Amino acid sequence: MKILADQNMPLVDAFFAPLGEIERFDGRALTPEMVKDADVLLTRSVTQVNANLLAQNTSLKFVGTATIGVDHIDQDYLAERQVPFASAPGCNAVAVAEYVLSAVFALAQEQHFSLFDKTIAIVGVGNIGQCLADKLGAIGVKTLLVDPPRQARGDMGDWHSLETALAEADIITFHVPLVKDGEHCTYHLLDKQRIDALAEGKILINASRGDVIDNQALLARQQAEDDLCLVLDVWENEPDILEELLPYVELATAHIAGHTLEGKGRGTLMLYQALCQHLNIEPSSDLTQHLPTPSLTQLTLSESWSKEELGALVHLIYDVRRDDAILRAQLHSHGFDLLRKTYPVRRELSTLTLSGNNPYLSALAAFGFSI
Ligand SMILES: NC(=O)C1=CN([C@@H]2O[C@H](COP(=O)(O)OP(=O)(O)OC[C@H]3O[C@@H](n4cnc5c(N)ncnc54)[C@H](O)[C@@H]3O)[C@@H](O)[C@H]2O)C=CC1
Ligand SMILES: O=C(O)C(=O)[C@H](O)COP(=O)(O)O
Repeated sequence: MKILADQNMPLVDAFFAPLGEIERFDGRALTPEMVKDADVLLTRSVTQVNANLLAQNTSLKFVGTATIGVDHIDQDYLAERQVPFASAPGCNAVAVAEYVLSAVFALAQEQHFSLFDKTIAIVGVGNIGQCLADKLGAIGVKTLLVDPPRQARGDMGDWHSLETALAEADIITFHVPLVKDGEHCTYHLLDKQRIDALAEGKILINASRGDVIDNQALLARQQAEDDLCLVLDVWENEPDILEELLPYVELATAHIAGHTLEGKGRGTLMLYQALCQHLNIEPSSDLTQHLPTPSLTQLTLSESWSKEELGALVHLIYDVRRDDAILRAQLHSHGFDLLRKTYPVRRELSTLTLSGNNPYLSALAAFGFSI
């Protein structure tokens, strides 16, 4: 069985080698010719999987993307050809939620505010948005939840409209899928009209897809007023991003919010499990045995440790300012895609075990640390 796998997927050999012969490819350079004799195709988000790419292939038995987003996959076409398809829902939800937390704690430190006095609107309350809402709930930060599709389905929740959230929240973070049409279209969900109507000082975070926010309108607003605080992990037209916007962005990163070792590894594992199920094989591996020991594993909190010090604790494990600095220093020499390919090791909060006689420990466990 020939397994074609994106070169940026970790642990492919560890999981898939027993199932067939593996060949790796550059996700942006895959051609119909290269795919023509593949049995299994494993991609990440940068490869458009559609009729054009698969035109010469008659042997395909499985397609997987080791990502949460599926906007690069023509699922109708795969269904038409009866090619089984799997994605990795939730694989990097914790990673993206921790990216947002790292960002808001960094801004709190630099702008001298307490996160505990702020309201955070979460737009899109699926795997990522819910994970973030749970973590913020665990530490007592107020959230406003926006998810019209869930609201329409009758899901229980204290739902708010996007307009209310944009007006009332101090921080607005986007976690919607990219949907280009229909009732719940998210393409330019934050369009020029909404951007221009935002009150000064709002903190906007986008770690979903670049097209969810009109980048040109954002640039125009910042060039005129420079009064929004922006955290952008995703950009329109990646990898050729709107570089004029960079100086107006407080924290800028190269679409790496989901790139913890755990998040990327889970994506590969989920595809392996899906393929095993399709082949009716018992999966034989788990993730932890393949991950290195983190550099920091244990910490004792004294009784006097207070939640105002939580930002420093989060930044011990992951400080998004590291990735902002890398983007600004190396975008021109390396390019957006190489920054993503050579992304330094990042671990999740759960790799740090906290102990000590501190009354806040159980909240920290719900927040994501191990206890
Ligand atoms: N920056 C990064 O590294 C990463 C980005 N992503 C992006 O984040 C997106 C969200 O991921 P998940 O939470 O796993 O997806 P999900 O599918 O679990 O949740 C998305 C939620 O958004 C809601 N939604 C859809 N349209 C909406 C609208 N118009 N307004 C408000 N809510 C709406 C849905 O009802 C759903 O609850 C992915 O589709 C992907 O594009 C995902 C992982 C990593
Ligand atoms: O899961 C998703 O959706 C993402 O956006 C990934 O975290 C990033 O995907 P890649 O571009 O690394 O495939």
